[in-house]
Amino acid sequence: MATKDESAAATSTGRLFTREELAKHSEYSGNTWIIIHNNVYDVTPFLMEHPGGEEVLLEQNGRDATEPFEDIGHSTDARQMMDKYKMGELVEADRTKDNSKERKDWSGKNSEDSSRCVIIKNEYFKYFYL
Ligand code: HEM
Repeated sequence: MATKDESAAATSTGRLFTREELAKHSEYSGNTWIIIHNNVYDVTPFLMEHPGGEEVLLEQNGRDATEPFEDIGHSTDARQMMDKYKMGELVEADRTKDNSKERKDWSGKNSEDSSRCVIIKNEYFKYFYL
């Protein structure tokens, strides 16, 4: 049966969610759903395993965690692990312009850009641990 509810639509990469739906879900559910780069993850089974601790993930429940996730400078291994917890994506209207590809390019093809990334990362860690 056809539905007008876009959030109920299924895609090849999972279900579609609205930001509002995630925010509401975090109020009543025992699960931890977060948004990273317009993708929606259920990190509930990962809370205890997360090397950064469960608290940081719980704080982001129902929210867009793209910025804190990128600020930490997660490794390629961490990014591969994420696929396991992906439930779907945000509906088109709720998506932000995603620059993950630029941020993820650590290939060193452009050495000037690569060094700038390292400097930014180091500065972040300085602030983060102060
Ligand atoms: C599905 C999502 C996530 C996965 C799979 C993941 C995975 C990981 C992994 C594997 C590490 C070890 C270091 C590395 O390999 O980069 C790590 C560290 C960390 N993560 Fe995450 N993470 C996720 C989301 C987040 C989010 C949303 C935040 C912040 C709000 C966060 C904060 C941290 C912190 C603070 C550390 C410790 C960094 C350090 O001590 O150097 N993570 N994470």
